[in-house]
Amino acid sequence: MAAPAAAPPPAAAKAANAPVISLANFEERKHEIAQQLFKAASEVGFFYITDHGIPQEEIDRAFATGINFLDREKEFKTQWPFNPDSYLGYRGPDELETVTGNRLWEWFSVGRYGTGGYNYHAQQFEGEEWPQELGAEFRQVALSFQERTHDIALKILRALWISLDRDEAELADPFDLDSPENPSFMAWNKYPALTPEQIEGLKNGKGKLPPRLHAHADMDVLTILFNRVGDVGLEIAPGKDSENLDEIIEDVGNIWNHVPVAKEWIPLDPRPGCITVNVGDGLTRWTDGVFKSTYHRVRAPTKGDPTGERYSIPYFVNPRLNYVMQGPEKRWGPITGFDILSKTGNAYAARRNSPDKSWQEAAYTDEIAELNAATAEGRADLLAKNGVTRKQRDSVVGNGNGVQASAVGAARAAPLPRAPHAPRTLRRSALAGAPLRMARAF
Ligand SMILES: O=C(O)CCC(=O)C(=O)O
Ligand SMILES: [Fe+2]
Repeated sequence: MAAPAAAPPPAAAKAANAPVISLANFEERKHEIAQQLFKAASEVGFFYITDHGIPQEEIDRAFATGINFLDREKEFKTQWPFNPDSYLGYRGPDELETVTGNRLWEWFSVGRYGTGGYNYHAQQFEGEEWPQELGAEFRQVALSFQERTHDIALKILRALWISLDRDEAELADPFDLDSPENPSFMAWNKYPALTPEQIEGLKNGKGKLPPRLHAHADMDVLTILFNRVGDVGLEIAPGKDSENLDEIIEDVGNIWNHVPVAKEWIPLDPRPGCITVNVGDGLTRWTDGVFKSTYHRVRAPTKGDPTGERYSIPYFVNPRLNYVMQGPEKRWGPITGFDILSKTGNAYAARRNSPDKSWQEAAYTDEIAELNAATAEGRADLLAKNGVTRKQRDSVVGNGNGVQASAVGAARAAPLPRAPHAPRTLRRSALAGAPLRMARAF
């Protein structure tokens, strides 16, 4: 008879092990920084950066600027609707709820060209669209903050390249901030304050809320994330330590189709003076899997947590649209900056054929079942209202294989609603030969 399985260690016993890495005196210290970053990016996929050079007032101004947009009424915000090929624009809870049942999150993103749509036939952005109503300051702050953050990203990428014995000079072209093909962009996430009923539910232990931002992996190359001290909730699920994937992945077929949930989530709270940085799927591909794109989520507040709004600013770094990325070992096929980002690019197909699923799979587990039970009814109603059956969604998103882009595909094929974050299938039995669920969700 088989011995009973050993009880897993309690989540609290695990430390995220995300190191704090200083960028001070970068040019002199870059080889030392490279070593530290290599370890963090290959083992955890998340790390904190300090001595990054952006004064706190600038970060505060960037938050205030986005909040000034996101706290306005829906009719104002929806003038800049989300474009799934550029990933720019506003996404609100009405739209997100249709697909995920989640009303606890909204988002607005801008690139170097405002929220301008991207025309993938012409391979160019379609002009500038900034919310002029917010004044010139909005545009100026968004541009200067992106510039500052881009500098940090480039330093990190250069050091990571050094750590791989790759030529750091190789990065200047793909990450040229001023290139008309530069698709890197910043976003503001807003997680609304809890309602009085939700607060009451927390107090009496009866209200179970879904995550504010469900489990996902970013599909970009690198994400530089600004969070405010005290704003708890970000959690990561590094998967490489799991030994028995069969036991931690459950077939929970559900209409999020694919949002995985890990058994163990490790908090990654903001640290004073630090930025949180994570590897995206693009970098995993580009390094033949050396650097790990790790699942993360923003959990709902629990008893004792702040219940007000939570905001964050991710800056998603991608190479220019026509730049072709491939790892030296060619483990995955080549993809362009555009592919990585867009629903019409090739990354979706490339990911489907990926040979390696282990890293991401290991981050999956079964908590989604609870979530389903909590909201299944509401979601089913909404889907029915939109004339969407699960089968339809699957056929559009390619069996939920993953990339956020595929979710967005569902969004675009009218009358299907837009999906927010990368969908994926958890059907364990189908995993052999199944796509790598490198899927972002930004
Ligand atoms: O708000 C956070 O802390 C995380 C945001 C995030 O993961 C994302 O926007 O991709
Ligand atoms: Fe993320």
